[in-house]
Amino acid sequence: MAAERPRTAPRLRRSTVMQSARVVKEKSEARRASTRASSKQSPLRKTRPRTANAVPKKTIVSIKEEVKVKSKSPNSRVEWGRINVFVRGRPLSKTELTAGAFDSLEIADKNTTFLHEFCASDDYLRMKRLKTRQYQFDHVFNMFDTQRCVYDTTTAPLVESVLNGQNASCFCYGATGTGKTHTMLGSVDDPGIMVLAFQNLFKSIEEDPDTSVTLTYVEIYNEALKDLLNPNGGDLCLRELPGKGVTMNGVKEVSASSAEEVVNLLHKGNKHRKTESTRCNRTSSRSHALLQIKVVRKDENRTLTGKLSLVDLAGSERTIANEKKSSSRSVEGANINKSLLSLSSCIRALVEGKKHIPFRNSKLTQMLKDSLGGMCQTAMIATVTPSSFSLGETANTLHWAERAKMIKLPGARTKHERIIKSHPLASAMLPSLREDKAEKENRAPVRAKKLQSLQKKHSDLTNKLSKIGNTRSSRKRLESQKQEELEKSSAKLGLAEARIGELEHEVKRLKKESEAQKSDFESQIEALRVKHEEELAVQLKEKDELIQSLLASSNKIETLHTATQCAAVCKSTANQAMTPVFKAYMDEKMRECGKENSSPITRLELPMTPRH
Ligand SMILES: Nc1ncnc2c1ncn2[C@@H]1O[C@H](COP(=O)(O)OP(=O)(O)OP(=O)(O)O)[C@@H](O)[C@H]1O
Repeated sequence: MAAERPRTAPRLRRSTVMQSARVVKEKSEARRASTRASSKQSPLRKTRPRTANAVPKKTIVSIKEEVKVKSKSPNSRVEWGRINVFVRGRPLSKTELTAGAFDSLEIADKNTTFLHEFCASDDYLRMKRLKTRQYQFDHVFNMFDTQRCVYDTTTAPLVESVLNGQNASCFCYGATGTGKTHTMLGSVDDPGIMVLAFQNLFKSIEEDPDTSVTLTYVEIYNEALKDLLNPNGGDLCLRELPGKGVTMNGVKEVSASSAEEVVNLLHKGNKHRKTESTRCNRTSSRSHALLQIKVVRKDENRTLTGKLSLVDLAGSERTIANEKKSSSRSVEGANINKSLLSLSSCIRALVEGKKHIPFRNSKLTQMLKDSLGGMCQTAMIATVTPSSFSLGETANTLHWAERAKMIKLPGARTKHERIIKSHPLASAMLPSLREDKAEKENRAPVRAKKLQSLQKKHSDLTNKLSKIGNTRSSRKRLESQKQEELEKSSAKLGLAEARIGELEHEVKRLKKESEAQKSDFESQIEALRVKHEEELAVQLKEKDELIQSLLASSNKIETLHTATQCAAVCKSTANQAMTPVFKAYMDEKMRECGKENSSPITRLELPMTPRH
């Protein structure tokens, strides 16, 4: 099909775009000029002070002190009821600051806020009538509260309820440029409730593959319902089905599996959303946007279906005299204001407990029917600017927000109720009983959730206690075992010490004995040594004597030998007659020798035997 298009088409389209862009530019310039002119002529501007010094601070301070005393429950925690109303004040914008606006919003505590009136220092008549209004809400956020803080307080409990199969809704209400889209959608760097809710949701069902998440994203523009995820799909129609509530016919339900996927879808849808530059906001939403998230979850044998509706309403804009507007802008503004007006009427009717609630007056109230009048937990965030120039709008927003807090459940009258109505006392008690019942019913899911979490905590604590008990008993057992071992080892130690004492004693005794023995041995050795030396001396003496005697004997033998030789010489040479004399002489000499030394000499065999 695309190939069959004429080649001139792109040129034509570009020229058309250029032309329309030029027209838009001219229109916006004209609008800016007219706004500038009208703001200069505005009587409001003339009466407003330009600087803080122009306002007598004394007047304001005294009023603040007077009303502060009335503050009821400071810093109380958010207790969830049927409709919880929150207020978020944004910081003063650059435009407001340069125009000389004051911060007229004072947040006294987490529940209380004051709205102070200002006037010029020379406006003496008004100065006397300056008012400070006090408002009480479930929670008031200041300009420093982060998106995460706002989400955690307002929507996180709703996400939990949706996961438990309940319906919940959160919507932002306020004048244009007060931060509804900032709170609901935010930016890429600072995501708002819609994105944070998805992140939270997907984190909660991370480990639950059976849970399915589908979403629809629609806008109500000029009382026509459009699908932002299917922009070419035409207008949608609303149907009210028994048991199902208000449904959108032909809406595209997209299933999502991750927060990133949803962010992409939201950005895609927002591109088709109607926005325009207004006096108070450069990118003002000219339509109400509704994001519905359906969560189907399996819990044991039940299938739980919960629905979370997140609504970013278009901002109401005050029409300023002499402000020129294109016819389309006027229609747009009128439709926005009409739908917001019908929202106010519904809130009023619900607060007053009227039988008929005009939900059908606008598409917006039809869509919010469940959130405001059905069995649905709702958070309403009223966004306001602290600018003293927008005092009227801020007061209006805070007034309706405070009224919404008083909404009660409208109940269809049953047969029993009709009987009760006929009894005066019962009928007198009925409203308060109904209120009580409604409150209890509203709190039931939160209480059930609390109970669940308390039961879980209880079981966790019991487990922990039993574990602690187990560890205590095992520790006791171990301690007693150790004690026993210690006692045993100390007994062993005593025995060992006694044995050591005995052994030491024995060692001492043995030492003494050995020393005595040693001294004994030493004395014996000494005695032996002395004896041995004596014996040795005797032996030496004997040997010396023997040597002496031997020497003497050898001398005698020598003498005898000499004598023998002499005798032989005598015999041979001359005197044969002398031989018997000589023999006798020799014998005598022999005898003498035998007397002097008997033993060795007797053994001696004298070689000198006479040869004759
Ligand atoms: N809490 C805040 N902190 C900082 N800036 C904020 C805050 N709230 C809003 N703003 C800024 O104020 C401007 C207007 O905000 P936003 O577009 O959200 O207003 P709006 O109420 O949605 O207006 P409209 O109804 O016209 O769409 C934006 O530039 C936004 O960044």
